[in-house]
Amino acid sequence: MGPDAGGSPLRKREYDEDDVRVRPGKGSRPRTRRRPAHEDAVPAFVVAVDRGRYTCLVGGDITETGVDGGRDRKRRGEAPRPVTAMRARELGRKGIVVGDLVSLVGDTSGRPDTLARIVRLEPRTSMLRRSADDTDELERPIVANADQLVIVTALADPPPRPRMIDRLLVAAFDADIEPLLCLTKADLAAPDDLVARYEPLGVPYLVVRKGGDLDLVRERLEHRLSVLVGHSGVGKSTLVNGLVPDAGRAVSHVNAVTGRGRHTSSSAVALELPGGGWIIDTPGVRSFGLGHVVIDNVLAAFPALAEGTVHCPKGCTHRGEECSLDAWVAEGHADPMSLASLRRLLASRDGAPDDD
Ligand SMILES: Nc1nc2c(ncn2[C@@H]2O[C@H](COP(=O)(O)OP(=O)(O)OP(=O)(O)O)[C@@H](O)[C@H]2O)c(=O)[nH]1
Ligand SMILES: [Zn+2]
Repeated sequence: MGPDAGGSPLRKREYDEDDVRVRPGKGSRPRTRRRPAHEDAVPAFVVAVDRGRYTCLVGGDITETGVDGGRDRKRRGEAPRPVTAMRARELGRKGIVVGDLVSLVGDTSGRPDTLARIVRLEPRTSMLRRSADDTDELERPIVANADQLVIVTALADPPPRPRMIDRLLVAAFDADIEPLLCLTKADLAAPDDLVARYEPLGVPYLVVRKGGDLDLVRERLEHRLSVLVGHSGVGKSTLVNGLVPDAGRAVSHVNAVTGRGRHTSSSAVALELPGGGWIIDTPGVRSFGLGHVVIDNVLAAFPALAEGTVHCPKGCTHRGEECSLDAWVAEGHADPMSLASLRRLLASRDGAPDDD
């Protein structure tokens, strides 16, 4: 834990561990080619990634004023321009994902058939990751800099998959991203069971239906960078289209640049909300491996319980006999329901990653 963690049990982690370092020349050997300083590099926001091509938005926006920059820009009547870029060699093997803030050099005009170069990756505030499966510790970054994970679940048709929701919550807590349950198709079933399941965890939720009022959703999304996940058929496209009236156009624009159609797209796409803020629409998730998850990170999201783990044996899974959390709860320091819920979340890592 870093010295900046203060009194908060919520661990602030470093996400730029593999940041680009300009290596000094070996020994005293003079370097034959000096790398330009890239003082003229322009900041950009990565909105789509496809086969080595990055669609970046350039122009007085998110890169200057954060996720809420859109409003200022709109007030000034400026539109950001999409620029296609490739990564510069100096970035090394570092992955760049949707949501990343980068710096571009070269042709940043955004004119057809031009290609800029990404020379810098800004430090990230968060990274949503998954692994291929629960035994695989190799994590795949999905989206950078998100501060909210919107778990879109239909109340019926298709029926909710609580274990998948649990797993997504674990991923959110691990990444220090706030979860939001968005329960769709409220015209088909009541949300009571799901709400009862997630209330002890303090997970906020919203209930929506097609054609219904989306104001509460907008309120939760405004001025933030939210990732939307949900499996096929839950009504995520319906929701996105309701929130971003020209979503179809924005996505097809991105796909015109990357050369992919909407339904073949296997990558996430960032869309700006009319009221400020961004949503990142991800393709339907079928599985969400949690092999990379650090239990302590998940626990950190529950301060009352995290505090009680000081008496746990080293490497405690917090699920066995030796765990001190039972005593902690018995002493009244935390709510038994939240401990049971936390244990259920931790247990969701057992079994196949695509189970219900
Ligand atoms: N009854 C009901 N049907 C809905 C609601 N929202 C969406 N649907 C329907 O559910 C189906 C799936 O909706 P989509 O928005 O395409 O779902 P999706 O999650 O984007 O699914 P994919 O396109 O497969 O990724 C469509 O037939 C929608 O019309 C709702 O609130 N109530
Ligand atoms: Zn324990």
